[in-house]
Amino acid sequence: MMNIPILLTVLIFALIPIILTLILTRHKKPSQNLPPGSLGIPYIGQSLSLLGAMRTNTAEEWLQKRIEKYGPISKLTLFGCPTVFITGPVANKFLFTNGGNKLASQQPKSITRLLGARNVMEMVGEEHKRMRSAIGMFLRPEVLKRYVGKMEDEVKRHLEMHWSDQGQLKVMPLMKTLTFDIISSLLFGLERGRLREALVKNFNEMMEGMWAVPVNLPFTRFNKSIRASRRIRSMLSKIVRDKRVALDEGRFHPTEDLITSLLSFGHEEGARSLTEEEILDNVIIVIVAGHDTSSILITFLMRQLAKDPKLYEEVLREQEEIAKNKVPGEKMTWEDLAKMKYTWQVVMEMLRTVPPVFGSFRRVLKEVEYGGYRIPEGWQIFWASNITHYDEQLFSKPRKFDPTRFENQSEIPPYSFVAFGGGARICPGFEFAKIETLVTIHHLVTRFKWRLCGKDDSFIRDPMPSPFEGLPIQLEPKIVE
Ligand code: HEM
Repeated sequence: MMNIPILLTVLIFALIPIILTLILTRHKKPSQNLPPGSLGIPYIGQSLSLLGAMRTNTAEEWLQKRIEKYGPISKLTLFGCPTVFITGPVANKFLFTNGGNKLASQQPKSITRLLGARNVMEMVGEEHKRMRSAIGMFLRPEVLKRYVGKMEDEVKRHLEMHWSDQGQLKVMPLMKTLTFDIISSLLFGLERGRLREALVKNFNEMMEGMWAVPVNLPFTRFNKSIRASRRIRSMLSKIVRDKRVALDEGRFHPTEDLITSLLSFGHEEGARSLTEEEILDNVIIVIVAGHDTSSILITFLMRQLAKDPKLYEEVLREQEEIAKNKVPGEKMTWEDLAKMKYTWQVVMEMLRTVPPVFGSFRRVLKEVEYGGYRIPEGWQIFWASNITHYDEQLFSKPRKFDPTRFENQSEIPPYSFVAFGGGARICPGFEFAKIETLVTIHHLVTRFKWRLCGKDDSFIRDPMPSPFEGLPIQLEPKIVE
């Protein structure tokens, strides 16, 4: 019989290769075929550094440095999750068309808590398709074209109330009010009054805590947001109930507004009707996704038009031509918008140079492969529109503001202009945003001139672009003959 020390020695020698193999494969497997780059400190990784760059408006440079160091695919850790950053048209195509059941939209859990778990961004596959067709019922051009005049009424009323008698004003907060009012009037049939004001107040309160540290204790910003979200839900729930009754009694048409459209969904499409939770969550996501983005776009257009008098003159010339052909009081139409070709090119160039949505995340539901690397299940993928928009292979002299590059849109390579995303999750509010932007610019340039009067005309990302002090301007109303 072997004595104990010899037995132990034999055992250790026998176990060494097994232990070594285990250690090596444990360390090797996760990094096998993973993209280059470092994950940094677990959970935190590079989040603070990227957020810092956003706040100093140097996020493009931050990402460019990564690309120079690691190439167009690299791994890092952002907001608690191992992440792969990918960029360029091929990457965009992969991300936008690979949705199916492999990639899902990725919202931080705290945001889902505020916006609801049944909103379209949380859905994948068939569920996502169903919800997109429900939302698209109202947001399609055939329906929206009937509402150009209604949007114009909101714009005119807003300018009358908040702009006409002002010398100096801050553009950004006013634009937020305007786009909120347009959305509530068009999508929810909510006219001016106490209910709309209460909703705006609660929405602002909810949005303030959306990017706050998600600690739900009394008096934290996040807790205030949660309470505001509950109040919004209870107000919207009453609106939905009233509209259901009006629909049943035949007082409303299914395409009266977004809510009646969502309530009617399923009857003719042969799909399952939407639950009340689904209606509420999607009404909320549409307001959140739709009002900040458009207000930022119009604010930055005003900034650009103030900085470039020639651009302003050209836009004005086109808009005056349209105004000239109208009798006083005649409303704008879909056909008028189709004539605003140059103005639309300016809008597209604005979206290319300062896209309101810097980028976003996808959650990997099933391991995927991209560019020869594997991206494991549970990781996230980060894409950034800015980097593609400033690629000189795609847009020559990318720093130059040049609307003529959108003269012939078919010349722009696919997946290069991605301000509205792409594929199955492409922004469903594109036409809506187009109408409200063109109508607003029409009334702004034909009624006013303005100049920037802030100390600093640059901006930060918060995470959306936000000009210093809300973009103060000196307004000069024109004499209307
Ligand atoms: C200038 C204005 C706008 C810009 C730049 C913009 C941009 C975007 C982008 C980039 C996405 C895709 C995000 C991703 O793939 O992760 C998106 C999605 C979305 N947008 Fe917009 N948007 C704008 C206006 C609107 C408006 C006016 C509405 C509603 C009326 C709206 C509703 C939505 C919704 C519901 C989604 C989620 C779609 C889905 O997940 O299937 N957006 N938007």
